[in-house]
Amino acid sequence: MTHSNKSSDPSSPATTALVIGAGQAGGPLAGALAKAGWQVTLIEREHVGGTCINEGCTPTKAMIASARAAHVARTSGALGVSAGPVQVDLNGIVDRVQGIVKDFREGSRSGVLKAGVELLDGQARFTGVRQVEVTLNGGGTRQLSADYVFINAGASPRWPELPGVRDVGAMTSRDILLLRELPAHLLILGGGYISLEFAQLYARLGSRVTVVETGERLLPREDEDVAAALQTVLEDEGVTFLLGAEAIQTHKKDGEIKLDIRQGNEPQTLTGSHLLVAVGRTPNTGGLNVEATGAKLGKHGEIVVDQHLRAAENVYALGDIKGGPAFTHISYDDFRIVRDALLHGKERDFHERPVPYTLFTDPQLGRVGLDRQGARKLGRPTRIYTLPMSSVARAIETGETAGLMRCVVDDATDLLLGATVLGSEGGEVMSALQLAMIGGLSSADLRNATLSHPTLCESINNLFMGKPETLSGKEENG
Ligand SMILES: Cc1cc2nc3c(=O)[nH]c(=O)nc-3n(C[C@H](O)[C@H](O)[C@H](O)COP(=O)(O)OP(=O)(O)OC[C@H]3O[C@@H](n4cnc5c(N)ncnc54)[C@H](O)[C@@H]3O)c2cc1C
Ligand SMILES: NC(=O)c1ccc[n+]([C@@H]2O[C@H](COP(=O)([O-])OP(=O)(O)OC[C@H]3O[C@@H](n4cnc5c(N)ncnc54)[C@H](O)[C@@H]3O)[C@@H](O)[C@H]2O)c1
Repeated sequence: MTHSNKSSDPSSPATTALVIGAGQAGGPLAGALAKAGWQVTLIEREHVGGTCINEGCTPTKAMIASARAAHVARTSGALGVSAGPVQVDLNGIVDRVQGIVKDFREGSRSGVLKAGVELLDGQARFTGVRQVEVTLNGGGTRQLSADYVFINAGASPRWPELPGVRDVGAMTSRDILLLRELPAHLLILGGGYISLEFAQLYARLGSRVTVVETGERLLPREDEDVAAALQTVLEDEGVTFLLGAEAIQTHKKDGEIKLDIRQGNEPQTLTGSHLLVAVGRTPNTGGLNVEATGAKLGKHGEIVVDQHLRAAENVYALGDIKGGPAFTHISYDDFRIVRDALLHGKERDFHERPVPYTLFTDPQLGRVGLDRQGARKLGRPTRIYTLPMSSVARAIETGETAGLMRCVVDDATDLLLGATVLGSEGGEVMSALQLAMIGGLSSADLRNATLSHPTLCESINNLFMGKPETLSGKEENG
């Protein structure tokens, strides 16, 4: 199904569109449609730019840079440089981070306005098929309807069902970014992406950190040795992990947070100064009433879409609100899919795209495609190449030898099926391998490529020079 832009015919009125949520898809899509002559209204209840810019990727990665500076100063003795006692100014860090957020936010806002989009500051709710009521932040309501509606309303931190959690002043990933006192002891519920980035960050800034995770191991989607290696690094930096642990209740006593947990059959009470909840995120469909426009919700509250991101006739859902991998580049690619279908008549099935991601711990964990556990389920002969970072010349030179590079190769075609890089700049090295996948390079091409010395990527040569582990493709059955 393709669509034409009615506005290309000057005698017909412009196609109208409502975009709900100015996240990583909504803002760019509103701008692209407006530039193509559509009449576009973008409704945003808080800040243009959404989670990524305001309370996600941008502030966390800016803050991680400060934590790394503290770590490098503290550990520089190993490189023969003494930096003296490290002082952390959390106020200064938060001010710098929020300054970057403000610049990005203002840039995003002026971008959509310059594109000719009507921007409404308010909260949208469906009242009928492609009909929306907007409760304006400045007071009053507006009733709107359009030829097309695009929903990019994102997700919010999920609160665990833990008695007392709201009363003890627990923080979400939003709140902790504005904290101006360094926690003496930060308790974190959940051991996923958000938890691990904040755990290392605060340990490096000087807090004691304890992570309580229900799973028996960290990062179950990752290869076991990779998750274990990362856990060891974080433990060496002072983070305590309580795995297979269930939080029972929490309360405050003498100004401190008491968290009762059970690990195995062992009950214990943790005492902390602050509690961060990082147990996943929930799609923002709660008050949206999407059923009124003919869309359906899945069992986690996500909007159900077809392979082209359509939720109902001329209604699309993009980004985190549709469930699945929740990353900025995925939401942005959803924008490309919808733009190309509507403006250029080119349809693409979103299930077919790769889903790369990077966990911004130090070392970073960059991942794309199959890892070893994925290869075991593939049912095809594969070769798995692994190179410890302790064998990477550049990593030895900089003193960052934790982790490994891993690549899964299809035995029949010699093409790359996936890459895992836990190491210094792991996201960058993984991206180099992903580009090789996109370009259809074989492991022989990469083994023999002339790469600049001594870069981390040069060791891609060495990765494919080692003896691979071979999988017959029958592992899961036998
Ligand atoms: C702490 C943290 C760190 C992260 N780090 C990374 C990272 O390093 N890399 C990465 O790729 N991803 C990261 N993510 C995930 C990433 O931020 C999201 O996947 C990304 O922002 C995509 O969001 P989105 O476009 O779906 O919607 P969002 O960016 O969440 O935008 C949705 C917008 O809709 C608005 N809205 C909601 N409901 C309504 C309504 N009814 N009416 C009007 N407006 C509404 C909201 O105010 C919001 O602005 C991180 C997330 C968090 C929380
Ligand atoms: N670098 C990045 O790309 C990045 C960084 C941060 C967040 N994100 C995105 O944000 C999403 C949400 O992150 P998240 O860390 O909140 O979720 P997550 O799904 O990654 O991890 C949540 C963890 O909490 C555990 N858990 C659930 N309930 C619990 C409970 N009651 N007690 C203890 N543990 C519990 C789960 O087992 C899981 O390990 C991620 O999935 C990711 O898509 C990405």
